Amino acid sequence: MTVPIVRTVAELRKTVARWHDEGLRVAVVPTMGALHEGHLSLARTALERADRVIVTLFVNPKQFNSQADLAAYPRTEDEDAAKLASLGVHLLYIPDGIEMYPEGFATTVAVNGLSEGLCGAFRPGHFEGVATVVAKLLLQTGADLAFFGEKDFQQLHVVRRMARDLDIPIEIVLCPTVRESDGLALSSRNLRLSRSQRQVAPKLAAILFEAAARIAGGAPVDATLVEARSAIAAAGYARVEYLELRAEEDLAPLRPLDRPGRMLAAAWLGETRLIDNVEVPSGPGAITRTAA
Ligand SMILES: Nc1ncnc2c1ncn2[C@@H]1O[C@H](COP(=O)(O)OP(=O)(O)OP(=O)(O)O)[C@@H](O)[C@H]1O
Ligand SMILES: CC(C)(CO)[C@@H](O)C(=O)[O-]
Ligand code: BAL
Repeated sequence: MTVPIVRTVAELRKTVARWHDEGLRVAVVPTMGALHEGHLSLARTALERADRVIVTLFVNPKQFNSQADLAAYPRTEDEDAAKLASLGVHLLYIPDGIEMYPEGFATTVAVNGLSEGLCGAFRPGHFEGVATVVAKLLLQTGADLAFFGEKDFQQLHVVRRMARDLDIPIEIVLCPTVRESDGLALSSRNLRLSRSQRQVAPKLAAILFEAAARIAGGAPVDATLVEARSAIAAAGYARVEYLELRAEEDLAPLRPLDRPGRMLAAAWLGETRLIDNVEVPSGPGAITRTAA
């Protein structure tokens, strides 16, 4: 089984126009490739919700604030295409750098407020790069639905706001984080972990789930965050960039927990930066999922 691949905006538009003429609902799943079960779960959900599913593969240079990170990003196009073909995805869109950013390209999409803080504070220009490329992908595909993972929670907020502000007529759909059996959130960057780092990695999720449960149960927020931060460092993470409690709905700082929250973290294991987040329910009877 194979999946058709288009590499130009013109070919992509022609295919989508034909589908729309036939009255079909079209979904897009933007990715940077090196596909794992997290990406595939987005594609499966898209296949349930739409008649035609496009997966995009583009390692977007504009969202990398480190050349080393960009150079090390895994590229596995043939394997990716085989995985998507076996799912029944209808089209792969794989533009090259010139197709996406032709000579003279001069536009940046910036989502103020939501792009600041959390990952935005440590990856300058990252969310401008994401907002710019996702705006282009949504407009190039003309899709009716777009699927994003909860693992990149701030990104999801940035994309949702951007689509709303630019009047792009598309529904942004949020999909839950897929985890390994030991709780580690799937990420292409997990491939860079050594064997011993891989053993330490799931402790981030375990500590987040435990702290979230304690806060949901009434423990003081700031003291619990301080303890959790120390626990992440003690578990073997070299550096905790941030660990914060924010409102689920708009990412505003949340004190007290008077509406549903999210605990979000980024931390380094050697040269690899991992992110994760978990929900923090509020109100009586709030129950938090566990990592297992
Ligand atoms: N574990 C996961 N569960 C659900 N969705 C995921 C997961 N990991 C990534 N995604 C989603 O897949 C889409 C493409 O993500 P991306 O290609 O950056 O993969 P990634 O594994 O997150 O890579 P990276 O290591 O760069 O963060 C995004 O919407 C992202 O949120
Ligand atoms: C949304 C995205 C494909 C834009 O390059 C990327 O940020 C990602 O893979 O999450
Ligand atoms: N998952 C977000 C892509 C990035 O880290 O650049």
